[in-house]
Amino acid sequence: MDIKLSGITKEYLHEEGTRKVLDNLSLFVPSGHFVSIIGPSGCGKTTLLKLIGGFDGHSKPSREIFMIFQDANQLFPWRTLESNLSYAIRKTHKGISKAQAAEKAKAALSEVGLLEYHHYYPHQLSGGMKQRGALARALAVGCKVLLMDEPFTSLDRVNKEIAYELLLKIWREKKLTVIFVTHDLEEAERLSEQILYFEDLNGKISV
Ligand SMILES: Nc1ncnc2c1ncn2[C@@H]1O[C@H](COP(=O)(O)OP(=O)(O)OP(=O)(O)O)[C@@H](O)[C@H]1O
Repeated sequence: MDIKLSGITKEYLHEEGTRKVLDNLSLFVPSGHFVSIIGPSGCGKTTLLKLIGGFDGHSKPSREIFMIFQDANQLFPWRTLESNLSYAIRKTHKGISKAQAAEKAKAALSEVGLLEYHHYYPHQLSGGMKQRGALARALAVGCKVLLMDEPFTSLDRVNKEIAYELLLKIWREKKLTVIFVTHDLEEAERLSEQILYFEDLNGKISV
């Protein structure tokens, strides 16, 4: 699924007036590409991802676009991993039986190496496991575009490397479109096919 934005402007209202965060921003990411967006803190990267994902209150979120946040606290705390995924699957696949949803949930957990933890609640998971749980949830509902907002910042080096390998494997296998926001140039170089600098997007067509 291509992502195309053209001439987007977004302002926030503050006490001291409005602040233009996205200023005639254009972006084109072809289907199946892995692109990183780099930019200084506060420049508007999260605002951009939320807008693409439909989390800004202006457009409707699509089940094909999934956003993974830095803390990955995106699972219901009162449900186990498997129940979180089954619930998401049943919401997006009307008419699917409980047993079929459970099967699909297990398959997605297996893809991210969490099958043996299917009965864990979110608070029993490490940061890296939560990230993988969020990824499994995206896969379970058939997501086509992953929007990742500094997802690995809080992981240590070893867990980062595990997360990189897994993300790249899933990106290739599922032919996902990935837009990955980071502060870390090394990380962007390690993962993506193309690096975009946020300041270059405001006012120009990229990719
Ligand atoms: N809901 C909001 N209301 C008002 N201002 C906001 C809102 N969300 C973000 N902003 C402002 O918009 C600017 C961009 O914020 P955003 O979170 O998109 O930046 P960012 O590039 O993702 O930063 P970081 O790298 O630190 O996460 C900031 O100045 C922030 O204060």
